[in-house]
Amino acid sequence: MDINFNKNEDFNKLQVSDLKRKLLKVYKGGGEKRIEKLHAKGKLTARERIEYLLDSDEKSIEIGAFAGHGMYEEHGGCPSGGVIVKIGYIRGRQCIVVANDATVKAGAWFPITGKKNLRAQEISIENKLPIIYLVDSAGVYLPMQDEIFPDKEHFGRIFRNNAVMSSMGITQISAVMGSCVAGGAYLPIMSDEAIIVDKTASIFLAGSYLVKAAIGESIDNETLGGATTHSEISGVTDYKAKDDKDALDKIKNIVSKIGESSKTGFNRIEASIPTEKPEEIYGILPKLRTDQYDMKEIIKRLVDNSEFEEYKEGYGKTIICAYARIDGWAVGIVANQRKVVKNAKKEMQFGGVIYSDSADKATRFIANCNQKKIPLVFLQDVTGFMVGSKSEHGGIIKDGAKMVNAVSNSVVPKFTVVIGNSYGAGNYAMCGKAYDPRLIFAWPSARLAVMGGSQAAKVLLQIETATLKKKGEEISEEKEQEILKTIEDRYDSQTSPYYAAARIWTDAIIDPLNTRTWLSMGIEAANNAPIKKQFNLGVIQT
Ligand SMILES: CC(C)=CC(=O)SCCNC(=O)CCNC(=O)[C@H](O)C(C)(C)COP(=O)(O)OP(=O)(O)OC[C@H]1O[C@@H](n2cnc3c(N)ncnc32)[C@H](O)[C@@H]1OP(=O)(O)O
Repeated sequence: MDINFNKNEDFNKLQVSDLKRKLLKVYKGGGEKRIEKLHAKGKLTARERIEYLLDSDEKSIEIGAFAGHGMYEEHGGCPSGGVIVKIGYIRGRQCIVVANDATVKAGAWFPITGKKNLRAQEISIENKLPIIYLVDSAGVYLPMQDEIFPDKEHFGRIFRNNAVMSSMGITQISAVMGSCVAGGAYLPIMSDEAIIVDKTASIFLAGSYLVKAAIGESIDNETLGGATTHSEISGVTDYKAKDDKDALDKIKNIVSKIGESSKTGFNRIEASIPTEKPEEIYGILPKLRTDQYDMKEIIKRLVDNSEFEEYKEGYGKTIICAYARIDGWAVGIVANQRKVVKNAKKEMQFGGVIYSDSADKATRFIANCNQKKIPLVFLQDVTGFMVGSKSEHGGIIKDGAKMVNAVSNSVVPKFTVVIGNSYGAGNYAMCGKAYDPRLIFAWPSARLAVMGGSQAAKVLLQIETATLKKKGEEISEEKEQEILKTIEDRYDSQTSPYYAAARIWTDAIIDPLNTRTWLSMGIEAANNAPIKKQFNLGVIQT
């Protein structure tokens, strides 16, 4: 056992407690007062609605709980991006649920709300998962309309997706569960079927104030677009529910009758738990991101029976490639080894760094997994590709490019777990967000940035010093320290996993002990969407 095991364990457990504390705060959404206001109207909160809808809230995973974390403070904040997204089961059917949080500015859409809704639709599209929208939204958050209204990744894209998803045969069901105005009004009606709750829900393109201002008509919101109006006069909605629970029961009934779709056919056998204790991950994972550890010890605590078959074990050792099972599913693991290793020439290779041989091995392994229809799991703790003349002359760029090519063109689903560092092009080659992982989630120990804080500070300082030199000026020692500190501090706050999760660069920050559940549910989702494309690497440098 590592001499630091106990210290690491204490530290990592504290990190997980801090995560849970932060989550409890996030779960309060816009705060107790607003929750009470909803309850007084006879409405449930977004989280209560989801809890009632899912067979078991415990068997669910939440996407983007930290979306908007620490952002828009000048507007009062936007916990969970004002919309709750969970993957779970309704009457045994895996679905994705999207529920506006009316306690956050009446469910109005901030820019991050748009990004999160698009991510939820992307997950639904990629996995052919039925999607349920519990709509309670005031439409665009008007003070920030320029950042959410017209662009391709903005609000309009949601309705375009509603239409495209429908044509793809993906089930979309909506319940109108509050005041749904303008942008909030299109989405439910572009779904296959829409339920509306009597008295507490309404839906219209423009509310009574705007109608009065625009055309001088005086009308109350209920007559303009309440449940009776839309169920009996306009025909806009399909079912009238007496309250929130009745609406959610109606969704359960609809979902229970959806027919089976064809499966991808990923290999699965009966699951076994790891024989090495998963809790020991806390003691194995070092406190400092610069410290070494053996990633194989982590893998043993994630896979069934703690068994894995290593591919090219003796070659390209800074990346571990292995076949294993997670909750019975066959997977191909690509993981950064975080301890120093030696190559065949007995040369030392740094842990967490991608060398030509490791990139070459990973490329071939990824191709194998594609050939055999085996989902890929990336375990990231990567500081980047090896630099320096030896590496450059050895062609690291072309070997790295080969790996990036294989990751990009993979047709099997990819899942990324950010365990530790996720720096530079290492983030890309190890299937960062830009490489379409079906799910990407981080442990509290994750750090994501183009490079580490102290490295970035040193590089920027050299650039600044060179610029001043060209002008015939010199930088004082004091100024130098000041610049270094400012840059390091900024980078340190930006590399935090919470900064990344706030911007949906990752889907979640999770307790490492939940990793198997996330991967298993992710593969189960992916098993719904048969692979239609051929694996083709295009032009690749050998
Ligand atoms: C995409 C397209 C094509 C267009 C659009 O979406 S344009 C957006 C149009 N939306 C509206 O005009 C809705 C305006 N809001 C309302 O009419 C009402 O807020 C309501 C009927 C939706 C809900 O009323 P409720 O009494 O339940 O809640 P409020 O107290 O009115 O609001 C709570 C809180 O949210 C702020 N709020 C509400 N809507 C918006 C919005 N669209 N943009 C920015 N802020 C909004 C409201 O000011 C209040 O804030 P405070 O708690 O800070 O006072």
